[in-house]
Amino acid sequence: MSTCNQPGGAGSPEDENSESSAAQYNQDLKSVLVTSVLNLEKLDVDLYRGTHHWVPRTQRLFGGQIVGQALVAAANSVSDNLFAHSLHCYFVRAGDPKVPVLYQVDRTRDGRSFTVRSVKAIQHGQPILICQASFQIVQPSPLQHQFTMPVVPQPEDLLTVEELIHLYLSKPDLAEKSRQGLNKLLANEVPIEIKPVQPPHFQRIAGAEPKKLFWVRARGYIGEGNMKLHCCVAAYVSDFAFLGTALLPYPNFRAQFSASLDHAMWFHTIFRSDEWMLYECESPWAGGSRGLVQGRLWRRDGVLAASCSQEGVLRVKPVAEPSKL
Ligand SMILES: CC(C)(COP(=O)(O)OP(=O)(O)OC[C@H]1O[C@@H](n2cnc3c(N)ncnc32)[C@H](O)[C@@H]1OP(=O)(O)O)[C@@H](O)C(=O)NCCC(=O)NCCSC(=O)CCCC(=O)O
Repeated sequence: MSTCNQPGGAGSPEDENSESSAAQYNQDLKSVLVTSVLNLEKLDVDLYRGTHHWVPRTQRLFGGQIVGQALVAAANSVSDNLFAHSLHCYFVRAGDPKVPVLYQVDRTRDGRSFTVRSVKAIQHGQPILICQASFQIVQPSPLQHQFTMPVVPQPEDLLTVEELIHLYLSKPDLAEKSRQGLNKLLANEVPIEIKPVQPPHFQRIAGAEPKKLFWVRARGYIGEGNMKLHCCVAAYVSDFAFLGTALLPYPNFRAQFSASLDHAMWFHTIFRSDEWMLYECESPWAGGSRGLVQGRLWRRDGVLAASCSQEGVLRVKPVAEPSKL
């Protein structure tokens, strides 16, 4: 652990070391997360409708999308001088990709420093997610410490998941089944860019520690200045590939049924979700058909931006041995 010269929290002046130069982005390519996914339609006071962009192969709604949209709805009901510092959610039913999701906000409490909102995400008249989010005005503190960011290669020296897949696809001895699987992955239109620190073995053969590190950012341009929005995007991003960390030690099993049960997040300081952040994920425990994962989102200048925790149901079955005949 190290003490660090953290900025004064959400809302403090933009970070000087940030990649904020708009020249790095094509500003025409606005992130679809902002133009579509997190752009909720207001139906009435504290009532919103959200639509879907990317739906996972499981054909249940992506948890990060529901959490991100719930946080947008909550944030819309608080004043501009309040910033999300934490959220706690339960996924109580699978989200149906065929219909939109309604978000109903309850203004639980407006305090002097802290304000709490409860959001229910509803489909077919029933909750699919319950979420509590807490907001705070900017308050300085002499207490400032954080862990130290792991030392890893910079994103410029690493390949994206898509580039890695193309590399694997170019291997002449690739089995047809693997080729099909990789092509399916390529067809995914995930609005997030990922650069794994240790390139994944798309066909895992050995068990690994339940830890992974990858650089991640929203695809497209968002721009600086809207910290509320960056928190909502980070909520979306933070659920991606998170629970899979708990499966890393078990190459001989594959998930038959996996879904996140809950998701919690703490936002520590300002950051930009359209700039590379290091996602450090680890799973300290699995048992009882569940797995616990914890994550830290680091700004590339080493500042801890957010922390996450999630428990998921993990029902696995042994990978079929190749026939010896
Ligand atoms: C978690 C559950 C399923 C719990 O509901 P439940 O009625 O208690 O369901 P369940 O009994 O656990 O059944 C679920 C499923 O597990 C099966 N099952 C049940 N018991 C066993 C067993 N002993 N052996 C083997 N299988 C078992 C059941 O038959 C169910 O399977 P089925 O759905 O029928 O195919 C529900 O609350 C729910 O669906 N919540 C929403 C979860 C969710 O949608 N989370 C967000 C999406 S997941 C995500 O986004 C992860 C990230 C994806 C990524 O990284 O790519």
